[in-house]
Amino acid sequence: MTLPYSDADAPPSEAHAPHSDTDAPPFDTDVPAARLRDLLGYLRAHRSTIAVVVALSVVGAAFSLAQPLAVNAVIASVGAGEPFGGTVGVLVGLVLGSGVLGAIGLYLLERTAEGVVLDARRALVRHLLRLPVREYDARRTGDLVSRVGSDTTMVRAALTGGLVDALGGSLVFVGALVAMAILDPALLGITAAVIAVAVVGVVIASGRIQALTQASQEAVGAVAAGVERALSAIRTVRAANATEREVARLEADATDAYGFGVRIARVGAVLWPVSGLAVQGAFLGVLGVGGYRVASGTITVADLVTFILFLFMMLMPLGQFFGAVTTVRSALGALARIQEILDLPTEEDDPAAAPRAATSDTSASGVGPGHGAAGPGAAGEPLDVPPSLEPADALLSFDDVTFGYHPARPVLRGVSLVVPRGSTTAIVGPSGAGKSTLLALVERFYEPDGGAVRLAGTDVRELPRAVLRGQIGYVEQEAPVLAGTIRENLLMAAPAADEARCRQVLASVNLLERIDEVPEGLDAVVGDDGAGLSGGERQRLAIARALLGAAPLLLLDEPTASLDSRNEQAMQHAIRSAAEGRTVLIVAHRLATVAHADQIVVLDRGEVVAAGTHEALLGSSPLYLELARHQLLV
Ligand SMILES: Nc1ncnc2c1ncn2[C@@H]1O[C@H](COP(=O)(O)OP(=O)(O)OP(=O)(O)O)[C@@H](O)[C@H]1O
Repeated sequence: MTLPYSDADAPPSEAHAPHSDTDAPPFDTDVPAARLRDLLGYLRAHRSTIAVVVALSVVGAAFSLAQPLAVNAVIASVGAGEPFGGTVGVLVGLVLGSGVLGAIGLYLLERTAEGVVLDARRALVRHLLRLPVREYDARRTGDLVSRVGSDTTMVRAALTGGLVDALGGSLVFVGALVAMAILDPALLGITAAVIAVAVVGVVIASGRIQALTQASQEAVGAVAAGVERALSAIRTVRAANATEREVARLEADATDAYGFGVRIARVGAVLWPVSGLAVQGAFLGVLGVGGYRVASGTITVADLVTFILFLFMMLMPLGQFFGAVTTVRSALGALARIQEILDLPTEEDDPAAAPRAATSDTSASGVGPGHGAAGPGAAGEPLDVPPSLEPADALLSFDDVTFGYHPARPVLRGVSLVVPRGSTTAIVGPSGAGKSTLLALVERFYEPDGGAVRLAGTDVRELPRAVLRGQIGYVEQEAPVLAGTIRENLLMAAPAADEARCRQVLASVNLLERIDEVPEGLDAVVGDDGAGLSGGERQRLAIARALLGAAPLLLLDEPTASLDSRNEQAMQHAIRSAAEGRTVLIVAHRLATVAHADQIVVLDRGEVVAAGTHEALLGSSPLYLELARHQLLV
């Protein structure tokens, strides 16, 4: 599937710059306004169906336009005392024909609208899951979710709400206009003057509707984000007796959305009589002046009736146009929020994070550009990297790495350490020292501000992310379990693993017995955030998942944080057996877990302050000794 718009025709920076004062939302949203051509981009993929719909409405329009002429002929025949049955038959055919064509057109239109929603959702979902990790840090999940749900449906309304109808209807409009001009130009003048005033009013007001809709959708996003926030921590909310306060916050957000909705309704309410008055005004004007002209013998009764029929025929597409202007403006308001996400660079095309050329500092190690471009490396495949200047046994190394989530606040300052191949290296240190951040840099969730992280001597920025991540098993601190079955959770990193292998890793983390207790076994369903599993079970499942991936490098972030002592021992055993033939970098608070590690690195406020074995550090590092004392290890 191609994206519904291409950068070539709408560069993000200029495509979404607010282009006029009326379009720039006067509300607290900094999302640039979307333009009609952004919306048309979504229609491009469906242009053949839309062409059919327009063609159907052209034929339908011809059928409609012919109806007053047939009526005129019937009246004339009746007046002249001639037979009129045939003409009535034609009239019935025209009415039925336009009905059938309308039904087919409506179905095709609705289908296309659903297709547009599907395209927008696909593009959004693909994009949302590929954003750089920093974007998720900065945005609220519920708001992102509401863009996939609510905003895409608003875009749908642009099509069904009259845009295509108005396109087809414009032919009826023009046809009726021509017929009216031929019948009586003076009467047409009255009609045109009244309608022109209404059109100007509607177009002006619709700009406000677009801005209000965008603000309203922002408010809906805030409600979704608030609900997500409260539900994801519902136990804490309940335990803190904070339910009422959370409800009040959400109600306030919902009231904001209501406020914008009411303001949209107010603008809409003003618009409605404007178009109604235009219709009535035009009708009364034509009736009055037309009646006078019939009385004075300037036109015939048949011509006046025909003119009025054409007038109504012209008013219908005009109503569609009024409707289309407002729904399209609303859709553009919602589209801006979709485009905002689609315009963000993904992790792959983020220029700051793109693989570097051979001119980078690693070129000294003889690493050529694109050497890892052989395609995504399956988990466990030996890493195809050329020889380097690293110590021969270094699988992973940090070379003078500096990094901060915010430029002003460095979290890591000149960290250098080497993780020898086949070893277990532990990182310990006070809370907030930057331990988890080190692991995040290995996974390339973030890029270092200075220095380099190297895998087998190659700067990780030179490896395609899929290749890099194929070499790593990662258990993050919170050990998330995805909603689904135990099996689905296990197979995430190794989709091809068989039942026997799954059971083997589950046994190695002491989880097999627990899973065999339920009749569904591996196919037992766990809820969002692993509801149905204890904290320790979740962590063991996450470790089993990483082990199943059989990657040569394991990154474990506090894997024993939620384990009781019996399971902790089982886990340590599991990790040690998993570590055989692998390299492990493990972050730990509990020193007992890692006292056996080949190397322990002590991190304090983003700096490596000591490294060595447990025994050596007890003698050489006051901070380590203090940590060990606190944990009653000495
Ligand atoms: N996504 C983030 N955005 C901004 N700041 C962050 C982010 N993650 C961590 N930090 C900050 O970076 C610093 C280091 O965090 P990190 O999680 O690496 O520490 P840690 O040593 O693993 O701590 P702990 O032992 O408590 O897990 C902390 O001050 C933290 O507030």
